[in-house]
Formats: sequence, C-alpha cells, structure tokens
Amino acid sequence: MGPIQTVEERCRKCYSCVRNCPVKAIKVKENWAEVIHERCIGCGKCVKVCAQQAKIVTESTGKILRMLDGEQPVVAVLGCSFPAFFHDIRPGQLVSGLKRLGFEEVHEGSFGVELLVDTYRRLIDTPADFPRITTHCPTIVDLIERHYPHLLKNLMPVVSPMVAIGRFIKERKGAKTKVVYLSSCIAGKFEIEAEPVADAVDMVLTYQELAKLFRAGSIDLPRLPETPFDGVPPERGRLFAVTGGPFQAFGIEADFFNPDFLATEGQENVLEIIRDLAAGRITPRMVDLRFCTGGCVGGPGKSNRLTPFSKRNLIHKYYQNPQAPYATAAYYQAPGPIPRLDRRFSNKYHRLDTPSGQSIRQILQSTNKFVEQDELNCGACGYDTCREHAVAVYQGLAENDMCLPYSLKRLEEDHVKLAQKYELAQRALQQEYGDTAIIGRDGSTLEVLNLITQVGPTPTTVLIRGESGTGKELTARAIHQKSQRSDKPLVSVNCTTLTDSLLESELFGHKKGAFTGAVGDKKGLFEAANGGTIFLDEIGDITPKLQAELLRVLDIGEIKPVGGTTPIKVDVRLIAATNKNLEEGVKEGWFREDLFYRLNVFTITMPPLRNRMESLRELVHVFLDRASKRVNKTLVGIDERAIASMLRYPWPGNIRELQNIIERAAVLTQDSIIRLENLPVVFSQLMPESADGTSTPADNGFRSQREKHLNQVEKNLIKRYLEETGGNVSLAARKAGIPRRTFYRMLTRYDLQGAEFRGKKPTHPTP
Ligand SMILES: Nc1ncnc2c1ncn2[C@@H]1O[C@H](COP(=O)(O)OP(=O)(O)OP(=O)(O)O)[C@@H](O)[C@H]1O
Repeated sequence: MGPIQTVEERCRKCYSCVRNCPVKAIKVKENWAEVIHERCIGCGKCVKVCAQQAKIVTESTGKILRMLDGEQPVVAVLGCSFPAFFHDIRPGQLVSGLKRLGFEEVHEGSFGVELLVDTYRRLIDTPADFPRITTHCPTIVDLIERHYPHLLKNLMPVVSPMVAIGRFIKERKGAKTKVVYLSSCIAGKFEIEAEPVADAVDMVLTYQELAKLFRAGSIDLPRLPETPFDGVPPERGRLFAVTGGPFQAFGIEADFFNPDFLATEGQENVLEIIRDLAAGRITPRMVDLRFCTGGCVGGPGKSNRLTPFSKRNLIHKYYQNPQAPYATAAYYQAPGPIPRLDRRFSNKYHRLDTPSGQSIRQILQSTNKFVEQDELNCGACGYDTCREHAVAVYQGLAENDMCLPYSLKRLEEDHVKLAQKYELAQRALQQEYGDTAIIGRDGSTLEVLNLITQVGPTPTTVLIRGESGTGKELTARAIHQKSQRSDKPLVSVNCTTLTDSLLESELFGHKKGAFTGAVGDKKGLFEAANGGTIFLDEIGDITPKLQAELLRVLDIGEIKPVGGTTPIKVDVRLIAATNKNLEEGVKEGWFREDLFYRLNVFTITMPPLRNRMESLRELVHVFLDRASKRVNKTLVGIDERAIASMLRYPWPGNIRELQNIIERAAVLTQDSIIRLENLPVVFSQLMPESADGTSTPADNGFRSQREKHLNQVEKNLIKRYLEETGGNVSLAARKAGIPRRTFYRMLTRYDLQGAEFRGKKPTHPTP
C-alpha cells in the first residue's frame, strides 16, 4: 500500500488526477480512479487537485500516538522548510508544542544537510563523464528509479539530509531511538520504506498531520513559552529548502554564466531537464532538482495560502535571524563517527506493453475516430492526445468511456434507443390497458361507477369481488386513477402466477443470500408501489404465511424483505380482488379472519355479464371499434342475428369472453360486418330455426328492416371508396382493407361498377 490512497466513494471520475499526474500513475476503473503505486512518485499532485478529496495521504497520526506512548524515546526532526509553514509562531514555541505531544527531543533537519557537505564536495570534485543529479528530493529519486532508469548512474550515490540526520541521531542517542521526520513532503513517506535507507527514520509525518495532532491535543502553539532545540544548530543548511539552497549549503559557486551547475524546481522544468539529460542535449557537472515548485517549501503536505516566493522569503529571514534557542545535548556535541552517507539506487521501472500501430488504430476506431480529423485531442479524458489515451486503454490504465465526445455520442444514441423503446412500451401498454373506460349504462354498472367515485379519493382498502372477466382489474385501475396517488405507480400482482416463496420475495423483496440464487438485494413490489397503489388479484389464493405478512403491512405499514431483519416503512394503498368465497375460507380456516375484516372495509361486487345484458350492445360496439384498430380492418357494424344470439348466451367468461369473441370475429369476417357465422358455432345453435329465415312476421319485419339498413350503409361506403379512387376498384378494395375478390362480390351484390365513378368527386371522405 502506497502513501496515496483513494476514497472510492468520493471519486467522481472527473479525471483531474489523470490530467495532473506527471507520470500517468492513475488507473481508471469502472467506478473510481486509483493510484498505481509502482508508478507513483509521491509528488502529491493528485491530492492537491482532487476537488472531492478522494485522494488522500495515508494517515500516520494513530501510529505516531502509539509510538509516543511506547517505551522508546521518540525524537522529532523538523524539515528544513518548517519556517515557511509555521511562520506565525516562534521556533521555540513549536519545540514546546512537540514536547507536549511527547517528543523527547526536537532537531532541525537542516543539520542533516551539513552532515553531507564533505561527501558532496568530494563527489563534485571527482571528475565524471556524466552529469550528476542531486538525490535529496525523494520524488526526483523515484522519478528516475521508476521512469528514467537509464539515468540511474547520474544519481549522486548519497543519502538525503533526512536519512543523514536520522542515522546521526540513532548513532548518538542510541539505536533504539525512534526518529520522526516532520515535513511538507509526501514522498518522504516513500523514501523511508526504500530498503537501502530503511534503518534511518521511523516515520514521516506531514505538517498537516502534525497540525491535526496539535488540534487533537488542544495545544495552542502561540500561547506556549519557548523551549530550546536539542540537536546541533545548523548554518547554511537552513537555506536548503529553497532553490539554489543546496549550492549555498555545499559551497558551490553557481551563477548564470556557469553551465556546470544547474538548479531548478517545479514539475515542468524538472521534466524538461531530465529529458534533456537523457537525450544528452545538456552536459552540466551537477544538476540540483526539486520536483515541487519553489523547492521543499512548495511541498503538498500542508496547505497555506502563501506563494513559493513569500515562503522563500521566510526561509531567508530565518537563515539571517534564526532566533531559535538551542540547548544541544552533550552526546551530540562530542566528536564522534559520521554515519554512513552513501546510497545505492535500483531500477524500479515497471514496463507496460507498447501497442502496435494496428492496436492503437483499433482502439481509436472503437471510440469513433476513423480519420485524423476525428482526433479532437480535447484532453477531457486526462490525456493530452487521443493517441496517448488509446495507448493507456491498451495498457489497461484507461477506459474508452473516458473519451467525452464518444461518451456524449453514446449517450445520444442511448437516449434515442430508450426513447424508441419507451414509445413502443407505451404503445404496448396502451394496447393492453389503454382503454380504462368502464362501459355500460345498466343499473349494476352505474352502481359500480358510483362506488368507484366515492372510494377512489379516499385511502381506504378496497376488496373487489366477482367472477373472472367481470372487470375487477379495470375497476382497480379506475379507483387508482380517481385517487390522489394517480401520479404514482399502480402495481398489479396476480397472486396465483407465482409459487409461495417466489411471491413472498416478489412482494417484499429479499436480501442477498436469503435463498439459493439471491445473488444481491432485491426490492419488492410493495417498495416499487411506494406512494401509489398495489392491486393484489386472486388474494384468496395466498398462503397463511403471506396472509400474516400482509396483515402486518396493513396494520403498521411495514414490510420485511425475505432474509432481512430490518423492517422497511411503505406507504401503499391496497386494492385486492378475488372470485373466491372468503367468508367460507374463514369458516374453513384457509383464510385469516383478521385479514378478511381488514380487507372487507369497502367491497365492490362486480355483476356478471349475464346480469347486465342491457349493456351488451354498447359493449359490443365499443369492442368492435377496438378490434377494428387492433386487427387493422374497417368494421362498420354487426349483424342483428349475431346480437340476438349473444343476448341468449350465458357468458361464463363475462366481459373478457365477449371482448375476445368480437376480436375473433373481426379477424374472421370477409367484409366490414360481423355476422352470426363469424361467431363460434354455439351462437348459431342458440338461434331458433325461424331466426334463420322463417321467423314470425313481426321478427321478420324488424330483421328485414335492419338488413336493408345495413345493406344501405355498406353500399354507401363502397360508393365512397369508389368515388375517392376515381372508380379504381383494386385501389378502393385496398383502401377499404377488403380482399379484391370480396370487393368485386359486393359490387355485383349492389349492382355497382367502377366505371360509373370515373371523374366523380367524393362527397364525403370515408371514415
Ligand atoms: N365494463 C367494462 N367496460 C369495458 N371493458 C371491460 C369492462 N369490464 C371488463 N372489461 C374488459 O374485460 C377484460 C377483463 O377485465 P378484467 O381483467 O378487469 O377482469 P377481472 O375480473 O379482473 O378478470 P380476472 O378475475 O380473470 O382477473 C379487460 O380487457 C377489460 O378491459
């Protein structure tokens, strides 16, 4: 685990970390962008730029408190940049604060610089045929070890001042002493883990973490008295934190005209110099590099509003007038051995596969980039060019979706697809349930309509009873539409179509692992209907266990998912329907009495069709119209004999059966009229012999009147089609949706000829 972590749930995939990471050490996953530790150089850019604070530095505050509580003495070393970060208090007050936290001694890290002076001087004076790169900035060391390994030999084989002072303290005070380095530098946390220097410093804390410790311990630094430092007072080492500081400290005379010594800082300058060095374009003797803008004072570990220039100023001031009291312990004053200061570096380069031109092309094409002009190089993905992004996709660091123009295009396409699907679903729904009007003017239908109007707007539970096909579901829909919940969902469940256990999980949902196959949490239909209405059809068929659960919902408005322990509040109106005799169920024990009474608050009983025959004609005509649309035929009427037979039929399947029979007849009829022959045979059998032609004179008179009337309607219609098509019989038949041969038969029957209509204007358009 590296020092920079991602708080996954905070990451919003804005790619700002990808964009700002100088070494592209960020991998974008499906839901968040994470740091690839093998590539990370600890510069902290991602931490700084993440507006969501999804990138954080691994906290060591808990660990330090445990260390301070331990047996071993713990020594604090303040990094050379501290005067730029704790400028509003005196150094001695900072020492007091640290001692209050429990540190036994406090040192200035700049003394570590001075420990290195001789080694540096020796190396500088030793001729080398390659430029030397200073190694005190851990980010620079990581950059070269992990990304420019061919420059490894250029790294000066010397430890950093932090390691030098760490070893010095341990040597003088005792090997068991714990050394904690306090700094603005996140990469220091990386450095102390590196095997060649792992013995020197036990922990690195950022100034930000330190500030947190002071806050947690209610240590108010400005109110504290001053306490002297315990280490050795440094001199020019105090300039080390700013650009050029190391040259001052090591006595190197670098000036503008001397190309032998170069010093620079900041990501861009550093990367440019490294590339120049790698390409051999410049050959100085020594290069001092610091990754952060302004040098160590630009480190990311503590935010404050000062610019690198004002921080530099604070370092200068402190150097000129330190005002830092010192009470150096005797064991640091005595001459003693200088700690080991040499260091080796290793190749940590993590090679990523390089894609072929063909692979890059394929990836570009998969994000709609077929020609060069398609490569917008907009940078929204975090990579400067589309090709760099394609390479990252190949290497598994990035995803196609990161491309903004591509994602927008996909969204647009998805939007169109969804809109089409929505429209289709709407149409299907309309066909299935579109006609919610309750047809009928007979006394019992009017009574049902009246009850719907009364109960609709109330929250009352409704029980709808009646035979199958009498319109129980239609009534439930009408109640929902009349309620204040009409803009919320109406969820219909047929309780007989699912097994008991499935029905339970369907209604109340389930928790992951509740049963085999429950691979994740699933919401139930009660939750889906929250705020709206649930219609439980065939409620008489549910098991006693479900009856008990249902009672609980009705009583306390809570459901419990299968396998769950926490109840969930729901606000759902219940409408139930049954064609069973629930009273009998109560008596026989298969239906709970308490549930029966909870359901039976307001009951609507649907009359069977045989008891509302006055409405049959109306129903027939409405269903004829609907069937016309569904089967795409123009149907103008129904033969009176067919109606007469229907009036004699008992309709066991009720209105649903009537609807189906009309639709079937609409399919079967050869012309625009439904006749007795188009109905199932049982209807012909219901007609008395005389009805087929030899009926009573009264009947006969009525029937022939009606037949005449219908024939006249049919003839007029045919004439209109012919007028519209200028006498073109084939076209007229097509417009009428009638087979040509049938149309011709009709012409003969009505003694009409296409030629009569040539050149005639239509009087009325056909319906
Ligand atoms: N009064 C009516 N007016 C118009 N259509 C009706 C009427 N009654 C029923 N229907 C239609 O008849 C069909 C059956 O109605 P519905 O499904 O509501 O009956 P049901 O009593 O719930 O049947 P089941 O008990 O079998 O579930 C539906 O297509 C419905 O639109």
